[in-house]
Amino acid sequence: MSAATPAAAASQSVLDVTDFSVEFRTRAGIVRALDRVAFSVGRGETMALVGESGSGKSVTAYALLGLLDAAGRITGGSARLEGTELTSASPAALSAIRGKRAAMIFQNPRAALNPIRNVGKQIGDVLRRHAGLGARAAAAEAIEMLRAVGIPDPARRAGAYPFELSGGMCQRVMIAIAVATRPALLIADEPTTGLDVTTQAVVMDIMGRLAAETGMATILITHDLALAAERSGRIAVMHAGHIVEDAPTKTLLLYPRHPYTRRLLAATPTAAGNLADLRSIPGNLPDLRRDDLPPCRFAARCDRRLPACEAPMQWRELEPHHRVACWNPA
Ligand SMILES: Nc1ncnc2c1ncn2[C@@H]1O[C@H](COP(=O)(O)OP(=O)(O)OP(=O)(O)O)[C@@H](O)[C@H]1O
Repeated sequence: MSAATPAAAASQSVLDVTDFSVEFRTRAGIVRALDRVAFSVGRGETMALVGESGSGKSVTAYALLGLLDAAGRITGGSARLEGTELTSASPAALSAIRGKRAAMIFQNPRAALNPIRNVGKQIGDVLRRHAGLGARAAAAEAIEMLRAVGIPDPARRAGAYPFELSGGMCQRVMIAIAVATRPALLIADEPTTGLDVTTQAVVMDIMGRLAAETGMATILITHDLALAAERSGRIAVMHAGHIVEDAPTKTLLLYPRHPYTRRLLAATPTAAGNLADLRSIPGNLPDLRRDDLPPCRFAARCDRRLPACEAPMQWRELEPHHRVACWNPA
């Protein structure tokens, strides 16, 4: 795909990713997990990254923040966070960026929290390390953060351990830890999976409010198209390590152009649509260990395939901010 930075959000972008590629070395061969991924996220914008399981959503998040395991490496491209190049940053620089300018929340908050430290101290630790607060100020600010994420009686709850809190409360604590230093970028990887519907809405409301108040850019990684539709301003669709379409949410839902996006939407007709439940998209993701992966990794599943699809893929800007990687868009 071309190296061009997407036009969307380019003027005030917090994160610009271009031609970003990641591979894993495994005993069974090299997994080409991401291939020339490109997107931008602007100040205060929430971009949803959607796609089937295995499409590369989590690898994108981990690779951007320097959290790939030893088998993984970035093999090309650029990712600039407020102008700072992440792909060439040292481990120490990335660790500092993770605490302060970029944060991530995960699906299982209880597992991500330290089980033997109370939650107030865990928020305080971040503030002491990355915002330079003293112990007393950090403790007071931790209580304010718990209040900001809607935890009742925050002064008392600051002394609670994760096992004493519900899953929804633990996710709020994770959000408090993530946003304590007012990061420019929040990556939320399936943040509401496993929570009941009411708690999901509360957690998403909190993230939306914090983004609006602080101008934080958010990448929402989700299987849940309904959640993406409701909570994002823009959706990027991933398939087998490629972003295949990227458009403002309404445009993508009303006028999907990539054959894969259309299949995804057609296969999730209800408001409760969830990509994890999809059974009706024919074919599987290609084996990413193959040496001869085709330029379009969807071609084998695509009913609009043309001989032209054998050519290297190019981004097409269909209209401002609506891009598709397809030689024969619908
Ligand atoms: N440590 C690893 N070693 C080898 N391959 C890996 C590793 N981690 C991820 N992959 C591969 O990278 C690809 C993308 O995986 P990723 O977890 O990003 O998908 P995903 O879209 O986030 O899926 P899910 O929604 O299930 O989390 C998959 O083919 C996966 O098998």
